[in-house]
Amino acid sequence: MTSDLKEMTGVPTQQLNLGPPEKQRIEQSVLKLQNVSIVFHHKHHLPQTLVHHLTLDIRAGETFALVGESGSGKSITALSVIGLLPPSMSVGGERLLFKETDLLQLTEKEHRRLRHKEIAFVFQDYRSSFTPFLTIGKQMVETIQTHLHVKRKIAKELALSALKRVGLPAERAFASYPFQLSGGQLQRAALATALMLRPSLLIADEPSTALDVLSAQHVLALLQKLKQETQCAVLLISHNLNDVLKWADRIGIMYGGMLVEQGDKDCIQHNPQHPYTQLLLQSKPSLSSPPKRLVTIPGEPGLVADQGCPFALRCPYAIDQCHTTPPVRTLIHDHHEASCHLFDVPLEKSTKQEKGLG
Ligand SMILES: Nc1ncnc2c1ncn2[C@@H]1O[C@H](COP(=O)(O)OP(=O)(O)OP(=O)(O)O)[C@@H](O)[C@H]1O
Repeated sequence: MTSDLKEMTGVPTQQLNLGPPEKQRIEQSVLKLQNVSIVFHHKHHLPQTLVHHLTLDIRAGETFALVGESGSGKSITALSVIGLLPPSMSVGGERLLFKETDLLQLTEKEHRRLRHKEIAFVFQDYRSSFTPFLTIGKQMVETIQTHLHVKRKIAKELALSALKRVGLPAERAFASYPFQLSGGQLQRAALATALMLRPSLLIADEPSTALDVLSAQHVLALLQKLKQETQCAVLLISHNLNDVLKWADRIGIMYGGMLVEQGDKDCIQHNPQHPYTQLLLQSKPSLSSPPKRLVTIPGEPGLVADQGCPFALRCPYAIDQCHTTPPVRTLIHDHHEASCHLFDVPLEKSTKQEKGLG
């Protein structure tokens, strides 16, 4: 994309301010959350903390997936990063850093400047990515011209090139109204729009959930390809552990507003530590032979304890402490940590193994 832009505009990439060159981007921390909490301010009740002390770090070129059941706080975490939380919610904590910028200190106007250009996003509801009564092309050109000082002709070239890159018939998609494209095509156009300005961070909130299985896999594969080309960081939000295991580099598991475990994909898949992660993996269908019995997670989905560990009411291994005191983060080894009281209990190794905890 960078070279396309340079060719089209004749302006050196640095002057278009499209971010640092590829090599510098790798291994750079792009998004860092440290003890970030999100609070909902009820009109007539006490404030309610929806996300508790979230700490994570996403680097350039990697896909970090947040996975958890409905209501666990994935989407509002994403909205806090792009500054689009509803007015009834507030975000606070030690740090919410996008590269060197502290997002907690930004005004709405400063946030708006970052959105699309530096932090792009695609949502589950692909129809809401575009205004229904304007053509895709017009909307893409407007977005480009809001952030880059280029003429319409050049903006159009850039939009067409982005549409081509996601495998769409560029001229036709450019001239189409959103309702004239299929769901899969529209989500591709949304990805093209999100990535055409080479953002450093892409937030993809359930980008494939509303699509049929085949289109969903195409969109996720495309997301992977575009990430590799642009070396942007991706925050992928999903409730589908299968997708996450296939496409993510690192995974964070959320339950009841708390990040209960995070680590490299292999650690999460082969050495899960938190009982919720273990149950999630055991409840995942697989094509193994002979077929394994699926495990169901006890209790009602969305049942969150008011105090202590949010998973305590559904956890088969809960001890007294789990019902009274929030667990603290425990480092298991490099890049792998979990929050669970069972790590502090001096159980016999054999008992821990029996419980699948060691
Ligand atoms: N606009 C809102 N007003 C009040 N509460 C909200 C609002 N949006 C979300 N919540 C609450 O915040 C919590 C986290 O919701 P969030 O949408 O982030 O969950 P999620 O993990 O993304 O789930 P889903 O996959 O269903 O979107 C839930 O308890 C939800 O009810």
